[in-house]
Amino acid sequence: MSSLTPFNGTKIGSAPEALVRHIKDVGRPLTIRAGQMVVLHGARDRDIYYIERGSFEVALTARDGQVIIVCDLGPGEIFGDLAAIVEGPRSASVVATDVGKIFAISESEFFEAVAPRSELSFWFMRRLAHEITRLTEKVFELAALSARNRLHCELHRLCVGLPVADGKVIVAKPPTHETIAMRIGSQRETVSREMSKLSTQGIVQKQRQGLVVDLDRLSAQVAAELGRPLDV
Ligand SMILES: Nc1ncnc2c1ncn2[C@@H]1O[C@@H]2COP(=O)(O)O[C@H]2[C@H]1O
Repeated sequence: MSSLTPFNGTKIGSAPEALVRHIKDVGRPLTIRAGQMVVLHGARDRDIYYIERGSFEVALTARDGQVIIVCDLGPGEIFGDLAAIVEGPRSASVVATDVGKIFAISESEFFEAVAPRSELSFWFMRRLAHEITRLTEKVFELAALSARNRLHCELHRLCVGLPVADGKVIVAKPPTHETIAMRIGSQRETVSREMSKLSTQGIVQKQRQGLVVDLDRLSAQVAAELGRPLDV
């Protein structure tokens, strides 16, 4: 899952070694092309997937066609587990944003590995708890913050884990304004307008290396808007 914090030197979302070995032993390798939909919102299939390479978006599409990106997934993470847990339909679509390689495993093969091993069950639980916490923050932002302030929070998240020099961070491959809009439940035009304002204020600067963000100033702004520091 996205927005990860370290756990024993690894990310919470990254599947433990023992589980990865099992998935690779019994799973089916699949080559994925950019734009391929691996999981369809509402479908009744139940396979669970491990990402070896590539990047994926978990997304929902509104009736008017607006796409809401719930989170981004990358190598080491799994997806497609929720339908199996609740024995229901797929909770969202999962679409590749790049070429990739994944392994598919049946729900029974997955849970046969996880259920008897407490360290794997605990990892699974902890990962879900982390996601609930992340979504709680998102719900708060959607209900309590303007699109402008949500953009500031999202920009702040893009900077997490990147090296800071002189209070500044370089986001090498920043998402497009359209993608940011889909993540914060807004419109591309709004994101573009607010990015221009941030640029005028010197908080972001588009440079050859990427987007340079003045993290000190952005953090202070986000903390003022939220009334507390952003817990990413
Ligand atoms: N909020 C979320 N955070 C992370 N992953 C999610 C979220 N919602 C759905 N997914 C993933 O997207 C998958 C869609 O199919 P499933 O419901 O089987 O399982 C889901 C999860 O693996």
